[in-house]
Amino acid sequence: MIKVGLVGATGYAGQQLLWILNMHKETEIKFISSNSYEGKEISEVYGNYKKYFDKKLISQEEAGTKLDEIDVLFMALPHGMSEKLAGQALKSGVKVIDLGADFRLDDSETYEKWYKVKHENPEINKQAVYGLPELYREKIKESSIVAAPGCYPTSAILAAAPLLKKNLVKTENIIVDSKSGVSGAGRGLKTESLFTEVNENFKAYNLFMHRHTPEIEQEMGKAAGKEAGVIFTPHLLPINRGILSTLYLDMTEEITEEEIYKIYEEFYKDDYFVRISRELPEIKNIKNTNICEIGIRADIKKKKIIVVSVIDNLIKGAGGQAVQAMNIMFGLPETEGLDYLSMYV
Ligand SMILES: NC(=O)C1=CN([C@@H]2O[C@H](COP(=O)(O)OP(=O)(O)OC[C@H]3O[C@@H](n4cnc5c(N)ncnc54)[C@H](OP(=O)(O)O)[C@@H]3O)[C@@H](O)[C@H]2O)C=CC1
Ligand SMILES: CC(=O)N[C@@H](CCC(=O)OP(=O)(O)O)C(=O)O
Repeated sequence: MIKVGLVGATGYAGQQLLWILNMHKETEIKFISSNSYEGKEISEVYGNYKKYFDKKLISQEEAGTKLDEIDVLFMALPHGMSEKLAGQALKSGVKVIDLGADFRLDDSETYEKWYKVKHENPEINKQAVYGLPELYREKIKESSIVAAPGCYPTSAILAAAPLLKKNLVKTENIIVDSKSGVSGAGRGLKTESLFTEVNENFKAYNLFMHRHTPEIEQEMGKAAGKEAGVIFTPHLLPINRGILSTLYLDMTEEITEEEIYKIYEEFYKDDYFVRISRELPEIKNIKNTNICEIGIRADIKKKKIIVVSVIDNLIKGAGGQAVQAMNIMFGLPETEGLDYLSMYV
């Protein structure tokens, strides 16, 4: 059994991860932590856990004293809070999987610029592997610390990678137009997340300044082997979970839609969690699953390719992807604990 600890278990990402870990056949949950519910049972915070799983929430400080009990530490904290405990865990020989943004950017200066937080120990960031299994499976296998990708970046990078790797699209101005459900904003109280603000509404936010921009640019640039410029426009959808991203790409040479489909099918042929679809993807087809579904349309005359991708932000965009990485790190089948019952309506 893999012994796991989870800090930030009471956030939206953490509670989803905990549910998956509890269903996983090869994991034993040793501790879970919270900032404001210390001493409470998880089922007192999330009623869906009643009768399925219970454990008392401990503080983050106490979690730090229990590292000798675990093989892997999952962290689902607000950004800027993972470095110290991650460092302690690594020193104790514990593997780390961080769901936040603290170790996703290769360059500490870029991280500081976008997140306004300084890496106190940049060596930890240097060790971290970007935890997108479809692109970095071999590196994840060997790593001690994995930075699980952001939810929006997961949908965008998987949608563009096959074209970027073959240099079939220009990289200067890739448009990523994304829509997310409200759970992407976390469980903390904010006026913008109130029912009355979100319900029957639809809006764009953080144009040209969303923190996921450098992450998408970094990974698209690596896939293309040259710098990538991304125009990322996120929107808030009045639904609980799910992301739909539409990418607008300029062809570098004439290529048909059928040829592009063949490239995607070949690229992802060994990736259980990526589904290439002839129909345009819809959120309801992947909700509650670890699947990223991708659909493509191309117009040779306009020299444009439009790629649409959908994920469940809390699963492929967070807890599911983190467990996929854990399975790889510990030599388990990648799908272990991640075969979901998808509910269409
Ligand atoms: N929501 C999503 O779709 C995704 C989230 N992520 C990332 O996962 C991490 C957690 O996100 P999410 O679950 O949405 O966030 P939430 O706000 O819902 O949860 C934050 C978690 O961190 C705990 N925490 C510990 N210290 C603090 C503190 N000082 N202030 C506030 N919270 C604290 C909270 O404890 P308590 O409950 O006791 O307050 C809670 O368990 C973030 O880094 C986020 O960017 C990544 C991908 C997708
Ligand atoms: C809808 C919504 O508010 N989404 C969040 C996504 C942030 C998130 O989850 O952050 P990481 O994936 O980087 O951890 C936002 O736009 O800030």
